[in-house]
Amino acid sequence: MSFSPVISFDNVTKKFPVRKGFKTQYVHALRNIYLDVFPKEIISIVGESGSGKTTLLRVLSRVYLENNGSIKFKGEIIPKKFKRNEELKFREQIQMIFQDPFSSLNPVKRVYQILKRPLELHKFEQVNQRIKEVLEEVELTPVENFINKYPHELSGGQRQRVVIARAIVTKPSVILADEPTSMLDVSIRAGIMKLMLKIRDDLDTTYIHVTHDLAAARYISDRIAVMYAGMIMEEGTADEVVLDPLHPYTKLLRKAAPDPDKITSEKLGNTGEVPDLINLPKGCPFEPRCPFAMEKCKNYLPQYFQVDNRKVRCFLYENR
Ligand SMILES: Nc1ncnc2c1ncn2[C@@H]1O[C@H](COP(=O)(O)OP(=O)(O)OP(=O)(O)O)[C@@H](O)[C@H]1O
Repeated sequence: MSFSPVISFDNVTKKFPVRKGFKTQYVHALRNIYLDVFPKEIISIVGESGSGKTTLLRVLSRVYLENNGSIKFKGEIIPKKFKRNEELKFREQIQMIFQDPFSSLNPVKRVYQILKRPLELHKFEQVNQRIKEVLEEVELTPVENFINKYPHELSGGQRQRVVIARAIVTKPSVILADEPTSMLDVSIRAGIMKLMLKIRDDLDTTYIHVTHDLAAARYISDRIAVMYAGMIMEEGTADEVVLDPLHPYTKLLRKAAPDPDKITSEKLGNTGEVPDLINLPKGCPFEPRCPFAMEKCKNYLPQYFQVDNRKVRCFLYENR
């Protein structure tokens, strides 16, 4: 693995204004995010609903703009406003795979047209050759059986393969995958995850993968970052985080996903109250639910503490 990150979040914060009567309040969706993602790495962002996972991908892909901090792509700060042509180049390099393969494909376009569009937009040559190659890469073969199909003529798993083909057709260096298997039948999830791994090996793609499924995250990733209330609470290799969680919140997630050896697990068990992202506590956002909470957790926000190669935002690790 190279030591220059391909993506680098530096103290990124994102808040959304919400009107409450005459008052404007803020939902603190991302708080002080520091995250480096290295070439060819698969990093999973894991957390419960509302922890900020999708917002993190959307800020990176410029659907939203951060309020503070900055994000670098290949060492350059991603501008808040792109110059002409800059945006096209950026979009060619960073592609998204969404949760729902049903709504993310245009129902009136055939597979051929769906794949041709990004190639035209990014001015690729030898379009037909590239479409054939990419369908082979996602294992929709023989290609002739799929190229003229409409999305409704395909199964859920085949549609997600078309979504993946569209994402990789312009040979991006980074793919942002937002719960790419959660809407698929359990029986076909493993096939899609294996395909993502094969694409990484064949095309040297870097992935940021968002999921609430710890078992899936362990199966697919090199590293895992655990999010809670808009913050990354723990970051380490996939095996370390899942098999030996350090942060009390990761321990809770691990308990709610009892079989980390499976490729995917069903929905998380109950992990208790979700935090209020408008009225943030002064200290650690997990303090009200934490069985190990100390007095100072109420009043101070923990910074990252290094434990071997891992980073943990928890005062339990302050003096290690
Ligand atoms: N456009 C928006 N306006 C206001 N609040 C928003 C907006 N987008 C997200 N939020 C809020 O920000 C917080 C984080 O949301 P986000 O969708 O990033 O979480 P998530 O971890 O991806 O959850 P899920 O797994 O349910 O998709 C939530 O409280 C959400 O309601």
